[in-house]
Amino acid sequence: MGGLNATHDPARRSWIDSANAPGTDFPIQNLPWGVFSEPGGPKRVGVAIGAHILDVTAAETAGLVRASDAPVFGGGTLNAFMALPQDVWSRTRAQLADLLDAGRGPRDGLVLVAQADARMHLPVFVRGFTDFYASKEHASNVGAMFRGPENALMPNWLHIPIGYNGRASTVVVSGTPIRRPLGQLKAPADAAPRLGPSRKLDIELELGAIVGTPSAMGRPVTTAQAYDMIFGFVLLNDWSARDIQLWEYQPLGPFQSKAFGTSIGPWIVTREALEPYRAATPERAGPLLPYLHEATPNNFDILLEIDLAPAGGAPTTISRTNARHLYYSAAQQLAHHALSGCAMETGDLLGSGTISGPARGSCGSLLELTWNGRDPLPIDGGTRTFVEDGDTLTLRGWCEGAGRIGFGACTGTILPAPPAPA
Ligand SMILES: O=C(O)/C=C/C(=O)CC(=O)CC(=O)O
Ligand SMILES: [Ca+2]
Ligand SMILES: [Mg+2]
Repeated sequence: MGGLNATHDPARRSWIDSANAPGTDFPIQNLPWGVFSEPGGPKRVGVAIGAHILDVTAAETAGLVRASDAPVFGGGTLNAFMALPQDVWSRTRAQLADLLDAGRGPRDGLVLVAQADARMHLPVFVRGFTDFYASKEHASNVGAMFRGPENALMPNWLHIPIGYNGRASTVVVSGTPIRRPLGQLKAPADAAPRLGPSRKLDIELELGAIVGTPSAMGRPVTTAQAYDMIFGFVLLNDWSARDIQLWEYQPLGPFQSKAFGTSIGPWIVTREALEPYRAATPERAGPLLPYLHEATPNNFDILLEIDLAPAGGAPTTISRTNARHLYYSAAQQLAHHALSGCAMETGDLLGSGTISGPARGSCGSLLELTWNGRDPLPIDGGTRTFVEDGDTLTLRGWCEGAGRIGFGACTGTILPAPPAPA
């Protein structure tokens, strides 16, 4: 796979009018994958098209789409499909584009559901979750705040795509409320830690790469192979409790501060749909070891935004940034992940790391946007340093060029902390 084909043709239109509306996230060139249900009904696999979802599970049953000899869209997740070779992903995408092409029209067995009537579910069974730290601006900002300006960037950072193993168990789909975490809190001046709800609850704007093709234990992969293993990308919010993090993170890294919830968008935008928007990683500050070299631009030009809305209030856009700022591409992260012989599985989720650009308004966390609470942000009816109970955070992402390829929205509302265990 790779290169442009008929599914990318910017002039192509669909017989579904809302897919041709300017500004839609879901034109016929996108066709992102998700899992949805209607009230009382089972989970089905679908692709977004304009304001609708094409029911791919029904299309497979009706014989309109065929990915494999055996059905793969009946299990309520995309894992079985993602485990098929990448030329099958591509061929199936082409079949769907043909069904939705303006030259066609409704037919028996083709089921469309209005997105407004559907409930979205996790699109994949998340096998493992690894979170990286790939924005140089973010790593420098956090380093300056946590360890002082003289230690802004750790010496390994320019050589290794730094990451940690996160929790798959608490990866949830957009719209799922998140409970404020309890944790051990100890500010540097405090004599002893205490137990309490986090008071510095933060967000992290990231992209999640979803592994389709697995790699075997003991078998490293090249960056080119790693690129081909990626099925697609989702928006990802790595909710983070900064006060818990500051006390717990040395020497093994974040643990409870990032284990209580990670929100992902409902739509997996395929790597193939993003092909016209490939972008180079930023200029290297120093040489990388050869296993991290890339012969092709493996970043993507994706515009990203964060909105914050207080309970009952209007949203304010608090950040605008771009995924092309990432110093390490998802392919480099995946190649590094497999280097030791770590097996990568279908359904593994790799967070890019917080995406921050060079300007304050292009940072991907409140920690940076408010400089650890020093500079509150104006929002509807007040100001914010960190996230308050009842706040709703929404991430958005899209590519702009001859057309538009969007990710939809990734939202989450914060609920009050649970009572402390006695
Ligand atoms: O520098 C540190 O001590 C920790 C940084 C993080 O917050 C880890 C993380 O989630 C990485 C990221 O999203 O970029
Ligand atoms: Ca993170
Ligand atoms: Mg998290």
